[in-house]
Amino acid sequence: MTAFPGPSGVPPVVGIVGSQGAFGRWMARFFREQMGVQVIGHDPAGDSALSIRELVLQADVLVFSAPIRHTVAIIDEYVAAAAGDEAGKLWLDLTSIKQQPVAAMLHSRAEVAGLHPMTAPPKIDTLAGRTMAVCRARLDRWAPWLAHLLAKLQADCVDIDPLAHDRAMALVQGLVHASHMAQAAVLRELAPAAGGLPALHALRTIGHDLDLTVTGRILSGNPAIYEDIQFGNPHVLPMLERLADAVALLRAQVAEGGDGARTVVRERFLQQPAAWFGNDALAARSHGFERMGYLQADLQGARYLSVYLPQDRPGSLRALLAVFERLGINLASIHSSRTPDGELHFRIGLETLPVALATLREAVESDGLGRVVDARDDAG
Ligand SMILES: NC(=O)C1=CN([C@@H]2O[C@H](COP(=O)(O)OP(=O)(O)OC[C@H]3O[C@@H](n4cnc5c(N)ncnc54)[C@H](O)[C@@H]3O)[C@@H](O)[C@H]2O)C=CC1
Ligand SMILES: O=C(O)C(=O)Cc1ccc(O)cc1
Repeated sequence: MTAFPGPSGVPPVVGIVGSQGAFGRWMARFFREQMGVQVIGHDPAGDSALSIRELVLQADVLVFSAPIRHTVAIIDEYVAAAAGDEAGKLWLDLTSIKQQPVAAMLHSRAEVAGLHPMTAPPKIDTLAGRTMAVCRARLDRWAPWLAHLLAKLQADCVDIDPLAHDRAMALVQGLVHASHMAQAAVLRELAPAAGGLPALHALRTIGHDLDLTVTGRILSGNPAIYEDIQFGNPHVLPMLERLADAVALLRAQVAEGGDGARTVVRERFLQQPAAWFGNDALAARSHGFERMGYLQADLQGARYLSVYLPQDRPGSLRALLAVFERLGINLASIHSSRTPDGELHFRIGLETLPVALATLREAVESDGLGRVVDARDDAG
């Protein structure tokens, strides 16, 4: 692979601050394997061969991928250690908050861009299909290399200034995380008396299932990220005040209980927001909700086969489906999906099974058409 040159005409060496962390490791692999560049790094958790000063001097591009809470202090430390020798280099960061880290990087003499991938490090090699905010704070000779990096990452990039980013993120992340963390705390208190999560799941609505999916994702992630976004984004506290006011108003009206209170709730929480969303957006969201319901039903179906297709070529899915046709098996659904390890497969929901699941499995695997990654017949 010929790596894309930096402003000096040769491919840059990339340094990662936080090289042992979740995104640091993903980026290191991305830079090596997708960009073909040399990667060095520093991380108190097991990557200390280079001192901060050595890293700053050896890296043409420095990427800060450190805990949100400590990022500004770490950048300040790097600015001090670089002592002006960072002039002509490019400094980037991946922090979920942009104003303070970008401002801190601008205290250096490097060219600066802030990045924020709107996703956990994915199981695939690029950010294809994900959004990424890009704050082009001070760019000149590195602009073409950055453009190449963004093209290689394949994210849907949104140019935005750091202030607007943080304002938006207080809603896109702060509000979503806060509401679901609150739901988690309430569920923990009240759900046991209602039979626990399994009893709630048995009575699930589409909305309960969607919310629990989000809550479960948050609770299984790195707690520091969710904590730091609440505490570190300056626009989160005013948002939380509005959220608390809204819940307090709802509670007060429900406690009051009269027709006037119902009118307040209907107007403030349903009619006025609905008018503000607008009919088109509401229709699209409502349809999206229904689609999620079909998806949930399909993915929760108790009889299915998940098949990985090793031959990534036109016609391989048709060949797989021919096996089902031959065995007289009706499909209830088919979705391309990924296993928890990130392996792409087709999840095929099945109606009645005229043959044993093992027979179907064998037929799929026998001619090397597909590899069964999961199969269940819990439908009785
Ligand atoms: N994980 C995620 O879902 C996402 C993370 N990000 C951003 O990526 C950045 C890194 O996040 P993660 O990798 O998830 O966190 P992480 O906690 O897995 O990794 C952070 C790494 O920084 C290291 N570190 C701590 N102090 C350091 C120092 N003084 N110098 C160098 N390294 C130091 C830690 O030892 C750790 O290995 C954060 O700014 C976060 O906001 C952005 C989008 C999504
Ligand atoms: O878990 C996921 O998929 C997330 O969406 C996590 C996440 C955490 C922090 C970010 O700044 C962006 C994304």
